[in-house]
Amino acid sequence: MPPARNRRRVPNTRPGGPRKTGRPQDLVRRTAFDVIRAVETRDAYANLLLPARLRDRGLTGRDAALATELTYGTLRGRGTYDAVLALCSDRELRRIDAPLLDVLRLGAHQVLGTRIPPHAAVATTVELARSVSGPGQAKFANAVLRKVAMRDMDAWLQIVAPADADATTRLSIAHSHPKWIVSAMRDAVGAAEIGELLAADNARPRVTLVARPGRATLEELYDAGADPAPYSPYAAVLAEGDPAGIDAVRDGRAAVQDEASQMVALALAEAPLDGPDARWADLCAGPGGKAGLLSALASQRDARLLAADVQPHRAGLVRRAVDDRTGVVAADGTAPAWRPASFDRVMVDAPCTGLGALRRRPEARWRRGPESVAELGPLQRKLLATALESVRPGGVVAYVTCSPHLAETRVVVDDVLRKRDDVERLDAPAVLAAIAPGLTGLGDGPYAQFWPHRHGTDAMFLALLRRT
Ligand SMILES: C[S@@+](CC[C@H](N)C(=O)[O-])C[C@H]1O[C@@H](n2cnc3c(N)ncnc32)[C@H](O)[C@@H]1O
Repeated sequence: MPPARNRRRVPNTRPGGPRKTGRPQDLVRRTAFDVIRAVETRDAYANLLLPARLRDRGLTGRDAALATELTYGTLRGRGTYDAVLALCSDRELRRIDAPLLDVLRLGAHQVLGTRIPPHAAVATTVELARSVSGPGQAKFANAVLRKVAMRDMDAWLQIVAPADADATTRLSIAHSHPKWIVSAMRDAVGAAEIGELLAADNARPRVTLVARPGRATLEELYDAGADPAPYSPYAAVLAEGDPAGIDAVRDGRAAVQDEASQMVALALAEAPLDGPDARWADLCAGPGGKAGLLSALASQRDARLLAADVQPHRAGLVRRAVDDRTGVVAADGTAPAWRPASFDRVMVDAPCTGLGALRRRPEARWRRGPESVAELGPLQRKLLATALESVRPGGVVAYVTCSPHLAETRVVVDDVLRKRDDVERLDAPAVLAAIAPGLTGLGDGPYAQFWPHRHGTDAMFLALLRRT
């Protein structure tokens, strides 16, 4: 979002539209609150915990949709809502008990970011405050939320993110992103598009499926209700419904996979190569998105993939995504058990901040600070250096991150290549456009950068590097 834009765009049928309040509604709000608290107190992931809570509590259909909207919307919009709440509370936010502050955020989201009538949003939130913090705090919550409800989101934004504020602060509050992320994203995408990019982070991503070649067909996915996707020849978009209900997904022949994630794997497989093309490796394979696709492609070409991940349980997830011809090992990609120059194609999908996938993980933006970029840098460089050692002369390495942060993308590649004179940068946008004619907006090369607001994908980065 920004919540205000979302609010204008949402049709009347949206979950949370006018409806009676009552016990199921209380359970919906309580569930959203419990998940938000778990995210806060024990670093839970909302996208994993919420489905389990919905199941436990028997919430389905509209109630499940509303609980999801309230949970995700509150977590995403926290930056904007805190700025509004700070003006409506006579107590500093840091002096409000953490559970009560989460109740207020949930209330602010309902008032400003949904079509729930403000009086119902306030009344139900005050009830929740009473059960969480007692009657005295419920009175306080009532006073704060009544002030919140005096303006709509557009009017509040003119106050908390005024046009004459400095650009980083304004964007940070209006689009609910920490300032360090706003700055990093602007460095990567440019000032002209930063607002669109941040807004795209707040929109619900579409569910993209991959039909693993040779194992499932797009027709199967279309028959199950999916629609064609714009870029990957193996992708389909599921507008509604549960992917787990599709046979091919249940069998592991198809899977949920972002389209940019498919495209970077395809680019590694299609990058021009002289000589043998039989041995492929994925050094950071868990949980197996790209390895699943690479494994299927390798089998079609009579090549073999070795997929590694340092975490044994993630290597276990890879096993489920690949076919029997693929080797899977729990191993440190920086300390290879194979000889140098063993492979023809190598994927390094490096651990990164994940700033390219903020659409999918509503709480992620508040979890990490800028220090995480510096912390990951040495590992990213080491993994890329190992990949270049592992590929034979003439072979190709794909360096990929699900982050557009320059310090995780081109700076890493440029640093590593500065120390060697045997690596050529391939034109990644051209390789991608050869797979998906009409795919543009990836940058001028040699590196390629996908963007949520341009491509409807995660912000995935790709460098294609050939050993000479
Ligand atoms: C961005 S994720 C990879 C996603 C995966 N390629 C996919 O498409 O599903 C990065 C992975 O690198 C793994 N990793 C971190 N350090 C590693 C190392 N030293 N060697 C191998 N894998 C490592 C993490 O456990 C994590 O699973």
